[in-house]
Amino acid sequence: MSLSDNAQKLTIAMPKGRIFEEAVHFLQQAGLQVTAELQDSRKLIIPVENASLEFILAKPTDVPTYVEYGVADVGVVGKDVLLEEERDVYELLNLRIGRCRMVVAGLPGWRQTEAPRVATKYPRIASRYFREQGQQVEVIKLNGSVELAPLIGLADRIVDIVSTGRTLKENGLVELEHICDITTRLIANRASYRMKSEAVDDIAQKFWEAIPR
Ligand SMILES: Nc1ncnc2c1ncn2[C@@H]1O[C@H](COP(=O)(O)OP(=O)(O)OP(=O)(O)O)[C@@H](O)[C@H]1O
Ligand SMILES: O=P(O)(O)OC[C@H]1O[C@H](OP(=O)(O)OP(=O)(O)O)[C@H](O)[C@@H]1O
Repeated sequence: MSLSDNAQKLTIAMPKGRIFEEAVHFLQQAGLQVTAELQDSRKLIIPVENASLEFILAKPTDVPTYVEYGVADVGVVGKDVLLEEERDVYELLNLRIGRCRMVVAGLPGWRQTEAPRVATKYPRIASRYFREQGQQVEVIKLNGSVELAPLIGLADRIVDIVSTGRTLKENGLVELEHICDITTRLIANRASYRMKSEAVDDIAQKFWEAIPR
C-alpha cells in the first residue's frame, strides 16, 4: 500500500545543513515525491502533495528531540547526534549516507599530560570514550571550529568529526585515535512505531530499498 493511500499521516524530520542535500537525494531514490520547495524554500514545514507526508526541516542536533516527543514520527539524523543526545527513540535503519568518522585529534608530537583538556562539540561521546580508555580528562564544550582549540592552547586534544581530513590537515592537526564510524540513520518515535506501524513500515521499506549497497 503506498503512502498516499495510507490514512496515517507521517511527519519526517529532516536535517538541515551538511547532509541535507544527500538526504533529499536519498528520499528521491526512495521514490518520495520531493518538490523543489523542500530544497529552495526557507519554510520549515513542507507538506507533500497527494501523500500523507509532511517534512519538518530542523537543525540536525534537534532531530532526535522532535522524534522523541512525537512531533515528528520519523527522522533522518547522524549517528553522532544519536550517540551525543541519547534520546529515547527507535533506530530503524543505517542509511549508509553522511559517511564520516569520530576521532581524537591534536598537534603532532602531542604528549600525555596530567588530566589533559579535550575540546569538542560532543562532550558526552568524548567523556564516555576517555572513561572507557581509563583516561582522566577535562572536557571543554565548544559549538564549532573545534580545531582551533589545540592551536591556541585551549586544549591538548579534540574529539570531532572527520571526513576528507582537510580541516585537520590545513590546521596542522593529525588524527590520534579512531573512536567510531558515523553514518546517517532513520529513527522513529516509539509510539508512532506502534500507532502508525503501516506508514512507518512503508517508509522504512522504501528507505531500505534505496540504501546504497
Ligand atoms: N565533515 C563531515 N563530513 C560528512 N558528514 C558530516 C561532516 N560533519 C558532520 N557530518 C554529518 O552531518 C551531520 C550534520 O552536520 P552539520 O555540520 O550540518 O550539523 P551541525 O554541526 O549541527 O551544524 P553546524 O555546523 O551549523 O552547527 C552531522 O550530524 C554528521 O552526521
Ligand atoms: O574532514 P573534513 O572534510 O575537513 O570535515 C571535517 C569538518 O567537518 C565538520 O565541520 P562543519 O563543517 O560541520 O562545521 P563545524 O566545525 O561548525 O561543526 C567537523 O566539525 C570538521 O570541522
